[in-house]
Amino acid sequence: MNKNRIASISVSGSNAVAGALLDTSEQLLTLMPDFVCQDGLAACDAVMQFLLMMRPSTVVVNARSGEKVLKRLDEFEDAAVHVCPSSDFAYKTACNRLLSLHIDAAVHSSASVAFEGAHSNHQTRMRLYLETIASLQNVQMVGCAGALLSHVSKHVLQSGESVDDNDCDFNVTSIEAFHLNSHMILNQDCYTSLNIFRNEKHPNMFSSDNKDGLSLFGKALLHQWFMRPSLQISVIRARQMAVSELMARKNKNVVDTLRDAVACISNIPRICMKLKKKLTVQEWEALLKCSFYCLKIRAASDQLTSAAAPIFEKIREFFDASLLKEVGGCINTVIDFELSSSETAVTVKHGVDQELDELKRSYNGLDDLLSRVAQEIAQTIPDSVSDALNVIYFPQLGYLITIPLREDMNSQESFMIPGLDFQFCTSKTVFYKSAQMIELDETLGDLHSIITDKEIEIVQRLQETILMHADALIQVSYICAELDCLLAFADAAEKYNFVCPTIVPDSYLEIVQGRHPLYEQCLEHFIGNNTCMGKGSASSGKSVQSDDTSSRASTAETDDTSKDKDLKVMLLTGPNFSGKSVYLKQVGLIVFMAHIGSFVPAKHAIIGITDRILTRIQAVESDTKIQSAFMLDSQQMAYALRNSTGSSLVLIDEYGKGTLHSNGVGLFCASLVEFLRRQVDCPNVIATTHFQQNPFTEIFAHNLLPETPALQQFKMDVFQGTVAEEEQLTFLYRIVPGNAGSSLGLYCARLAGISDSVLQRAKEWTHFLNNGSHLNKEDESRVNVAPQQQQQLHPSVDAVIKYFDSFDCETGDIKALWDLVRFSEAHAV
Ligand SMILES: Nc1ncnc2c1ncn2[C@@H]1O[C@H](COP(=O)(O)OP(=O)(O)OP(=O)(O)O)[C@@H](O)[C@H]1O
Repeated sequence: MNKNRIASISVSGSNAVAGALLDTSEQLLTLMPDFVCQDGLAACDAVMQFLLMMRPSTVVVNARSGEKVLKRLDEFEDAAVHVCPSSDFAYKTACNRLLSLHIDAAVHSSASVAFEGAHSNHQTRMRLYLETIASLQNVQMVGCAGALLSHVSKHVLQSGESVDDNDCDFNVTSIEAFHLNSHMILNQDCYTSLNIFRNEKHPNMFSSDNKDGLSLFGKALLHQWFMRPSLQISVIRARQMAVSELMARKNKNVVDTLRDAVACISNIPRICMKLKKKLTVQEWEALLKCSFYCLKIRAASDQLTSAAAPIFEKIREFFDASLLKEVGGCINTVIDFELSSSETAVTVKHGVDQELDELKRSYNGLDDLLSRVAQEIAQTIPDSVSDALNVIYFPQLGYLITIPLREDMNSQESFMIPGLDFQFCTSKTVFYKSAQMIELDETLGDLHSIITDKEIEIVQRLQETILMHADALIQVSYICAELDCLLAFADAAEKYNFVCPTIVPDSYLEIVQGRHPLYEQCLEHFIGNNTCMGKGSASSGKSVQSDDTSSRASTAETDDTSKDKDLKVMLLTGPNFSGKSVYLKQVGLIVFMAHIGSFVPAKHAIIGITDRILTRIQAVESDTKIQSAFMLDSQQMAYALRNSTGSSLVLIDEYGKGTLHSNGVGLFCASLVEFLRRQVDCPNVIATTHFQQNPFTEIFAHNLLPETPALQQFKMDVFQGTVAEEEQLTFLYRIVPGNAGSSLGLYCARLAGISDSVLQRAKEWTHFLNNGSHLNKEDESRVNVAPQQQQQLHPSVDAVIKYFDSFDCETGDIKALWDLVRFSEAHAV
């Protein structure tokens, strides 16, 4: 979480949510207009989603937001939560606070310019400006903004704390609107289980450990894109166009130049915020580099004459060459970077100011001058004190004559030297003034301070000049950050052979030869798989074709099933280790990647706009969440059931295990039926399970799931054979219609290193449990147990009779007797 970000939220009634966020380092206020939760999205889920996307370090919440929300926030570990009285959110005061902000853009906005001439005061201009961003009729939103501004000024500024690392004053220079329903909703569990973020700051989708290649600022924007996948086709399309153009072979040289240039651009908005104060040498250097490299970007983009992506249009429009040259020229003329780095302070170049040059010349010759003066004075005083005489300068005290303290200097008279006025003495030195010293004070004064003041004045003038262009520089650097992200997408697409997905408005998914972007990097051969589901699959008339020769046998079957209309729930079975989870995650990742504007790992993909990805994949372990794994699984499932819509994607990996088998089966099937029951509002669901493999609880045998084209069974294909009487399995990692007969758990356990003796015994018991009958001779002969244990396992007829004979009905262990009866029955003893 970013410590410079403070959010405020308010929930009214049961489902109206609004919020605001202040980023003090970017001086940006984000407003989330009043939002009525629909499609099962609970207010507290919307609040959590807003916080996940905004990543604040402090949250101010309206005390009237309802118990559920407050409780949820109470458990929120990532930010400090302040519950504030609803009076802090009062509309009128909040509105006044908002209208009192001084935003430059408000003064120059076309709305206020149009209003010019009439009675235009600051508040009127702000009102007009705000109306173009988010209507002030959003009562809750305005309340949130007011409470937020009041909190920041009260708690942060009054405590004397700096609100950010950069020592910037609390200020707002721009305002933007944020609409929750313009972005795909993914909760933290989903980000974790799909491995989108390994940790908070590490987008590891494109690289397992190499985080860089992106500028710092670009990285921040990429993080934002990852946190806010778009639901707007135009936004996604614009990014895709740019990626295509950046990948074009003919543009390679230009793209290399662009890549090198954006990597040299720092966080310019942060530096521009400091222009009213004082910049360090490094910050001046960053501004100079920005102007230089932006000129290079502009020149390189001009060579991409056919590039039509909006990013290149923006570069052509906003990278004003004359402005960039002026900025770079001013900085380069005034600041002496070489001297500045050795002096640790900003130093002005020679030739900028004549007076300063003169002062510096005098200052540089000062040592010589003072030693000459010292020699002259030495000739006018007794030899006994003239030897070690010196002249030095003390700030505030001016020029002074010094002589070392002698042992015989023990009375007032002993300090007296003709022609010199005693001033003070330290343990080693005695200080005097003389007429020459006073003359030096008057003619030279404090040269160093005069030079410093002069330099500060010149640099200040430079800052003011650059400040006039700050808005343009900030805009240019935002475009650079965007270009940086798009270059990263293009790099990944080229390196990993991703394709551009077609984005369509309906909830349709067609992925041909989809791959998992991370697994395919770790495995020598990754087998691609197809997905075809959702509304529109039948109408599009497209069948999923697989080019992979190894899966040709299954292609015909896959084609058949993909032609089935309106597949919404895909039930996937398969042995352990056959690739079910990888498939599930790969579909989730491909859909996610498509929504951030990235290309996707597949041969071809059509991705419908997906409003939410909801996962029940793995219990996300947390040291602080004291809940059972099954409880966490169920919470994820409940969230998916509650929040999914007809345009959502739900990924369920083995829900129901970890509790009583029959309960698990019941819960799993009932959840799928609940999705199906919604008909047109049924989300696209992919669910993996082992359940139907047990004949006692077989889902389909008991008609637990309805027969409908909306639900179909698929399995992970496995080649089963025997080599030298040993069962041999080959995982083919491809999806085919049907359902897997067995989990082949024992085989997988053997692969995992479980010993033969344990496996043999497990096999016997599995057989016993599945059939409810005695073991056959062949199985028995394979049981590799010690004779003594075998005796316990298979008691002889004699032993059974003896036990019954000697059983004492009053004191005997009835349960042990009952077990023996059942066991004898099963083994026909
Ligand atoms: N498409 C694929 N191509 C190649 N190898 C794959 C593919 N999918 C999975 N694998 C390999 O199989 C391993 C197991 O995959 P996965 O975890 O998805 O199996 P699973 O069926 O979910 O197992 P379980 O049921 O035991 O959880 C992966 O770690 C990977 O090495």
